[in-house]
Amino acid sequence: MSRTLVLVRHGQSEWNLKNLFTGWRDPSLTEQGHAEAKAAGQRLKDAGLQFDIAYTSDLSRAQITCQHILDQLGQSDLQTIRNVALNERDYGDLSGLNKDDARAKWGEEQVHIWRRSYDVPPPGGESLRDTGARVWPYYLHTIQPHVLRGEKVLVAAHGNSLRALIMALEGLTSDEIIAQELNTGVPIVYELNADSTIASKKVLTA
Ligand SMILES: O=C(O)[C@H](O)COP(=O)(O)O
Repeated sequence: MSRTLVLVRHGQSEWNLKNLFTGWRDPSLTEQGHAEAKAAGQRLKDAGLQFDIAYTSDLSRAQITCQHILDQLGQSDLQTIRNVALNERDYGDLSGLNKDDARAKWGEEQVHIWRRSYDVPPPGGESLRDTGARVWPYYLHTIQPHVLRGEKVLVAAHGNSLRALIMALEGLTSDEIIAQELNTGVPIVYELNADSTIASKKVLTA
């Protein structure tokens, strides 16, 4: 029995392009972002994948990415569940600020800590640990049961909500997660064992 879980970060958003902290704000995809999402779908198609259910966040960039992927697979009408638990980390007071302007104001190191540390939240926002505290229970109770009964599951979400999920899934330490960067529109294909441990991981790069 195959137990397939695919995670994909949304395609480039308008605020990715403008280098703005986004978090729970809701910009759409750029032209490049639409193309990245379609290419992700094509790569999954080339890998011979078809899904039984899809999950995405409450934010447009992830939902549009999910739909592009399903369209490429000829599965436009697949049951797709949207849930706020999969939203990007809330960037709090940084939301809408330019990342370079933030570095000029607070320093390179402080901004890196806010962006990549495990447990230091940006002002008024969520740390990766806070994000994991909502993503992981949702995965465990709602998504994982589908995977373990042999369904193929797509999750289209965000850089940090997926980093939090990957950290728990792969058992990474708070030091190891710092170096994990997720590119936009690149599917990660996991096969799980019956006991929910990871049997294999494949990153479908261009
Ligand atoms: O919310 C954002 O700004 C991005 O989606 C991810 O940002 P990061 O690269 O700073 O984690």
